[in-house]
Amino acid sequence: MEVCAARAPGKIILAGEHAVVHGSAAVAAAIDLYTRCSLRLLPLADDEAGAAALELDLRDPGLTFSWPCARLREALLTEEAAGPREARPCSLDQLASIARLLEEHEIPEAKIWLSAGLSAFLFLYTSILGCRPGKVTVSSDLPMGSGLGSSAAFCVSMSGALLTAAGVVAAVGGISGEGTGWELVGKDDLELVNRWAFQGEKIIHGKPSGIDNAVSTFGSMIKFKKGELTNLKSSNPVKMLITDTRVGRNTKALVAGVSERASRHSDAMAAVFNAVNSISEEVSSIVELAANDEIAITSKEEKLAELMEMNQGLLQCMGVSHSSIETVLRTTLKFNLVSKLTGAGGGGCVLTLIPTLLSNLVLEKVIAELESHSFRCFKVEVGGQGLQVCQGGCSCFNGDFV
Ligand SMILES: Nc1ncnc2c1ncn2[C@@H]1O[C@H](COP(=O)(O)OP(=O)(O)OP(=O)(O)O)[C@@H](O)[C@H]1O
Ligand SMILES: C[C@@](O)(CCO)CC(=O)[O-]
Ligand SMILES: [Mg+2]
Repeated sequence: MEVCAARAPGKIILAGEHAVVHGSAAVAAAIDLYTRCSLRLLPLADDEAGAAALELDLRDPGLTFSWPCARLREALLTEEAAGPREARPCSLDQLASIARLLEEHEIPEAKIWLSAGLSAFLFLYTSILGCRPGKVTVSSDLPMGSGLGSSAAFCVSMSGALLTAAGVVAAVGGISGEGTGWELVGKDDLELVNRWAFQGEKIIHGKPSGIDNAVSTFGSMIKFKKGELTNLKSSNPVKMLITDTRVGRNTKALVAGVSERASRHSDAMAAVFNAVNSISEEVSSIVELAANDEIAITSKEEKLAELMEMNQGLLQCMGVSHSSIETVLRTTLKFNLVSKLTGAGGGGCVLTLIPTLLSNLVLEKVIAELESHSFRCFKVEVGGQGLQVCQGGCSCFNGDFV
């Protein structure tokens, strides 16, 4: 039985969400919260006997799904599969067949938002591996639908595991110091994973810019504009506190709402997107500035804070703020800290810039006050690794995740 696993990080967007969908630059960074996906390919003999199935175990919502391979073949493999080496979009016919397959499962009404992820899963699995029997398990540190790129981390880790199982993506070496067995992937393989993950994101988001899957695949801190990615080298890592307002929202609907506003007020919104572009360009130059002394670091942080504040104002213009986000802004401002929403907004997560000189005592007070509103705070490392994989027999996977 072949076993492999992949993990992909979530992300924060420092500047430029939404405007990036309309061609502006944006700046994003990977965070050390991961989605892990493991895959066990089951013997083909079961398939010949007609007993084979594709199973999916989603640990976080605590749901499992199973599709007989014969049923998948009948419903989905009408088109000639082009193989895993070339990422291709999900056709409207394929999407409709996937929707019919999902209707055969009773997804609880309270978890109906999962159908987008399930559709992306069925598309990626059957496109990359065909209708082979297998068992896929997914677990995540990321809150789902909160702006930290859970959909992208899901599609990237899934594509990474499936392409590794298909034998077209391979590990190139260990990650020093971690000792967990996760290994890095070469540049060309990452490009392929990213292209497949983007096709999965399109099913979940409708019209993604591609920034979330790119930063989850390649890691680090990046500037992203019209599909072009620039790696940003930062000598002083930016420290951010993330607050999850726990207000659920859906990126697809928020992105569509901004596009509708842009078609109603095209000149005004073009000016907003243009202003965001300038902010992102400035943020990317500031994070790359080498700062060697306390004064230089403080002035760098002040500039970053001002740009974040300006970006938040423009996100309000786009109509994607929310009363819960405004509560986080007011709470952190009491401590002279600047915050902005991150990801699609409408609830979800908010970033607060943590200046290097802020004492732990004050930080703990900020967190306590935010948590008194029933928000949840995360302290994260910013700008780490992207996709990592683990091939059969490693310590990352032994029926469960480490
Ligand atoms: N671990 C997971 N298991 C199953 N489905 C998932 C998982 N993570 C994400 N999804 C799918 O992605 C959807 C959330 O995607 P959405 O783009 O709305 O939010 P996000 O990616 O967390 O935030 P943002 O796009 O603003 O960064 C979920 O509703 C679900 O369909
Ligand atoms: C809102 C958005 O800009 C970022 C979501 O993390 C959507 C996208 O770029 O695909
Ligand atoms: Mg998303």
